[in-house]
Amino acid sequence: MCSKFKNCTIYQSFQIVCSVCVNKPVTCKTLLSTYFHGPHNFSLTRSIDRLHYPNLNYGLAFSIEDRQALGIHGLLPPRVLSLQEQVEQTMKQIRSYKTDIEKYVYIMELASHHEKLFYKIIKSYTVEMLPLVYTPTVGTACQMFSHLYKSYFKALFITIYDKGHIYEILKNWPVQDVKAIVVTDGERILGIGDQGIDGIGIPIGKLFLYTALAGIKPHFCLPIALDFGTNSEAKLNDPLYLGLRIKRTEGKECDEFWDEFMQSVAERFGSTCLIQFEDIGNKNAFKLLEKYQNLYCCFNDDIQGTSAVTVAGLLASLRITKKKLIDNVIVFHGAGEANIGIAELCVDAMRKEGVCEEEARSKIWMVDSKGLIVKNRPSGGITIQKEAFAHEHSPIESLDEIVREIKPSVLIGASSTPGAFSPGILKQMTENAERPIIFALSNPTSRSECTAEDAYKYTDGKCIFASGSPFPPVELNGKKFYPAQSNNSYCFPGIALGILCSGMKTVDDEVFLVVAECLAGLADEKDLENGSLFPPLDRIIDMVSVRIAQAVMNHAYRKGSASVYPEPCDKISYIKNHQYNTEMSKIFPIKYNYPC
Ligand SMILES: O=C([O-])CC(=O)C(=O)O
Ligand SMILES: [Mg+2]
Repeated sequence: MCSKFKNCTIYQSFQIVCSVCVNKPVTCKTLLSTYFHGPHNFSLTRSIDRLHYPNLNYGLAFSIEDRQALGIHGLLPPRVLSLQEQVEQTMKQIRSYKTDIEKYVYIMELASHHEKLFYKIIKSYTVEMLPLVYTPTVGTACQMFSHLYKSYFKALFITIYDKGHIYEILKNWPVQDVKAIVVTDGERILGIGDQGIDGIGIPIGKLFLYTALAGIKPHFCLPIALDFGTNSEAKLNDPLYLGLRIKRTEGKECDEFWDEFMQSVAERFGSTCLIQFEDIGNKNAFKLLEKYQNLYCCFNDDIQGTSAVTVAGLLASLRITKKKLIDNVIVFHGAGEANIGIAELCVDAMRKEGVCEEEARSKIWMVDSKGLIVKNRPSGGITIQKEAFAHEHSPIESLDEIVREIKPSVLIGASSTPGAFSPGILKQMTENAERPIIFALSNPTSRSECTAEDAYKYTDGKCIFASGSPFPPVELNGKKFYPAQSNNSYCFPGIALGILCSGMKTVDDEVFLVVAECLAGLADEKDLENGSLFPPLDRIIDMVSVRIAQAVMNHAYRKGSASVYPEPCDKISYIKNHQYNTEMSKIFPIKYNYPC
């Protein structure tokens, strides 16, 4: 197709003639590019496409006049329903399903044929819809993905056998202007382990939130599963599993594959195409981040996104306890990506309060499956990341004893061990601090270290609580508590929006402290009083993501990592002008006023 396609004349709603290669027939490739999202770069639209392509379809909202002008009159029932009316009608249908997974399947199908309605529903019913398109339901969806699979799940799958051809496969994705990729190797999906390519539900869900919570245009987004095989016996033995039924490829071959993938993305979509690493196994997650952070535009959501939201939660808690972070002792239960990332960002936040790194680290203790991480631990198993928090102390195995002995005022769980915060531990926390901070971050809900109800109950309503997956409000002694949801979804959409709007070339660690500080300031006094450390979910799109994006942009221009110039002077307006709009645009906007 002619690269100067922009110089075109549109004759009728379905005809396009390029002024450079006049009358050249439209190629298959052009038609192919409309397959997933419909045409974006030009008006190659046949009337019937208005019903077929998810980004052009307004369903029953086409007016009678539009239907006639487009030649689709009669193809829809006669009633015209505005998008808002369709939202209400669709919500009734969603609510009529009994199980969340049935709702999920219905919603995914909706997303594949009526994009505006899908996003408008999430925008209008964020609190109800997020647990369905995201955690916890997406966890169940990943466990069942191969069994649920339908061709309307749009994503790219690249296997280890495609090594040497990754660029060609990226070229097969029919949309040209991809600006953000969420990629997983499926090895550590939420807290439910290796799901192989079935983990693709996570990149799909995360990118839905890019649009739903930050207004990043859907066609900029590309979900990818890399198939290295899987070590899940259940998947390997499942005849319906749709990924490669081989054990995970590791070592040099895997490293080379990742190198090729990163280079190919930059070549295909440009060096500012953002790559969000998601739910990658511990070993590779740290390695990839270290290797690529200064070379490509990328970040790891589980290490860095989770750290930003959790440190924001801690900083917001300090607004309640009126203390500094350094005045606290923090015990982390679980020493994987999430907790290591949070711990490192806590060190940065404490240093900003004016102490040296050594003093900051001395306030942080880590616990893994073998117990307290101490120097020269006889049971061993201390990686470089854990070593940075290993202190001189005698080894202790049980969390009960650790909480009694170390006396943390903050207890953070990201260990995927449900029930790890026992009633005894929760009670002990009230001995350690007047207002103990207890974050049970493991996802989905079934993996949470304790429930919100138990946290409030066993601390007599004294704790400041947050969880990774949502819990309903809790009533205790006549008071209602609204548990905070400390999930990276509060910040990764806004971070991505800021990165895209400034065209960041690389994403440095400081970004995440900037984001944490920004988010910590967004909850108002009433939110804090209710127990919630963050603004309500339904304020994410209009307020939280835009403010986070602004903070990221300011940082990018200060650091010289932005590539969009000139720097926009009014960043909020700039950001808003680039956001996806869930309202209908006029179909025939041009009116000729001259006399016939
Ligand atoms: O997806 C979520 O809910 C949060 C997250 O990144 C994880 O648990 O891996
Ligand atoms: Mg994750």
